Amino acid sequence: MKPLLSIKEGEVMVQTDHSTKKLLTNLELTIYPEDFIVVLGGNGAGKSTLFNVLSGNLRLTAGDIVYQDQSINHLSEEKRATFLSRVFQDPKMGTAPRLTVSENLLFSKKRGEKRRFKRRKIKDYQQEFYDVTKSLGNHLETHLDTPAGQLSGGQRQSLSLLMATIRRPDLLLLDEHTAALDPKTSEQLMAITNQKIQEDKLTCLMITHHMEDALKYGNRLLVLKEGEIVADFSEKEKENLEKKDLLSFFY
Ligand SMILES: Nc1ncnc2c1ncn2[C@@H]1O[C@H](COP(=O)(O)OP(=O)(O)OP(=O)(O)O)[C@@H](O)[C@H]1O
Repeated sequence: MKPLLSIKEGEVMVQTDHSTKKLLTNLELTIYPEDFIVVLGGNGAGKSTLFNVLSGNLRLTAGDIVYQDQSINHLSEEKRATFLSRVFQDPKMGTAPRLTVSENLLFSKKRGEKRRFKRRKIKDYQQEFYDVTKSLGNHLETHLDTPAGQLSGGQRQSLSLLMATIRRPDLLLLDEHTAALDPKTSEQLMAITNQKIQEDKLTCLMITHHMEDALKYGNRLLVLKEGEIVADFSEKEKENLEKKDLLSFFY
């Protein structure tokens, strides 16, 4: 199968006050269409840095990043946002608090639309927004006119997920998107997320500290340690993994 995106001999060095620091090193990663890759690693292992490199927030200082056969290392974050979207840990990051659920969805729907086309209004999307929120199963469809700032954390994160996927991205990055939620809500959002990924056949990388989720979800599992990918388990290898195998990477 043809890769969607790959990082070759990637390295990220930053200049600190007195020295240079390697944040990522020997980075070799090939992502195939419809991969759902769980990313594990201790605090400071480089997981968010990897997402920053993919999203264009941070440039590789050596190596290359190739998307659909073209180098994109020089491509701005804004340009990459046309094919890539990211959901953060903080429910406040992905949504505008004063805009209603429908207005937030409309904003994401129209992002990247060509201005020469007649712009459609919320009422044109009413049924679509109702259907897409109802499909989540957490009653978000009853809050279409509610400002996002008034939603519960779980509903707000599910809205962030919808906003990130409403214009189907080629690559979805989930940066500990359930971490700020209580265990039950986190479990519900994880199930919703998995459903969305399977139904829409999305390609996704997901950072988590939940070992159970890392074992349960995804077809690949990456482990980062001190800025390096130290394991890349395939679906078959993942089936035989247990929690204790994963914990051993943290000690
Ligand atoms: N722009 C930067 N300049 C200097 N150091 C940085 C920069 N970005 C990240 N770091 C450092 O790089 C290391 C990796 O950080 P990163 O946020 O990627 O870790 P992480 O695996 O996501 O950790 P966590 O699980 O705690 O979120 C940390 O030591 C961090 O302080």
